[in-house]
Amino acid sequence: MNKTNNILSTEDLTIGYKRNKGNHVVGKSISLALKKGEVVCLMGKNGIGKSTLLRSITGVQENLGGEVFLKEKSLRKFSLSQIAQTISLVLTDKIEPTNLTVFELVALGRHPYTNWLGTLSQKDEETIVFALSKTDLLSLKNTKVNELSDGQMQRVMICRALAQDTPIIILDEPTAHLDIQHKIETFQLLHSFAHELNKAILISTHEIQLSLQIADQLWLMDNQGITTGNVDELVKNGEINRIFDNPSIQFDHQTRLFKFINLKK
Ligand SMILES: Nc1ncnc2c1ncn2[C@@H]1O[C@H](COP(=O)(O)OP(=O)(O)OP(=O)(O)O)[C@@H](O)[C@H]1O
Repeated sequence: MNKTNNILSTEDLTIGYKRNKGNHVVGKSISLALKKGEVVCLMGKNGIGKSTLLRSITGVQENLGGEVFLKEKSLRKFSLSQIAQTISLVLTDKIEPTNLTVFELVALGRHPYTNWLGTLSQKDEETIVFALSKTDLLSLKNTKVNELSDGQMQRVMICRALAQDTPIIILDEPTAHLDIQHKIETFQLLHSFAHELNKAILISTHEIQLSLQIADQLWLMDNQGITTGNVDELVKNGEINRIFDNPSIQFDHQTRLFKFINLKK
């Protein structure tokens, strides 16, 4: 694979978990590429391995084989601080109860750049205010994090990732707690990060209809592996059905909606 345009890529990657009696392989022979200025939506049924993949390509979890590259250099050759200056990761884990304000939590995104005391420079302050403004959180900046709703909290975590000022942002189910309006707004926001700020955005999600509207590329994960391509291509050739293993659920490429087919008729 030509890696020159890729900000992140994988080569023959095997992901999964080490166990005493043989490894639990979740995916193998995975070769993928992320580019700046693009939104990629990663989809697949529950338990197929999306979170495992995200943790594996960000160095949070050890790979069972193969290689991850940032530009043309192996991820193994990067220090933790260098990785943190390249990739922001937004996970679904609940954060520990904290007395921090929204501003202070977002400021933690500057950690890879600050000294050990966490002293903020003028550039750090400006980047935090930019992130708060872009995510429409300026009015909440002095609110205690433990007073936020789940939806507001999810926006704050996206804001922190933006404050981290990395070319890549990877998010695991960032709209899980949101109502439909906030789901749409979050997808629009992430789309603007890619298309206005030239970031590479990778989102693991179950929001199929929204993904079809905003994604530049889809990564469809099933038991056979990961199929990649642009949305129109995958819709047209029926590959989108890969995310279901139930033949009675099918994607209608004309209406771009899923329909339930009664196979007993
Ligand atoms: N810490 C772990 N140790 C061992 N196996 C794990 C661990 N976490 C997940 N798995 C297993 O790895 C497989 C993939 O899980 P993963 O959480 O990556 O799926 P997912 O696609 O993100 O699912 P969902 O859509 O439900 O969030 C599953 O079989 C799961 O049981």
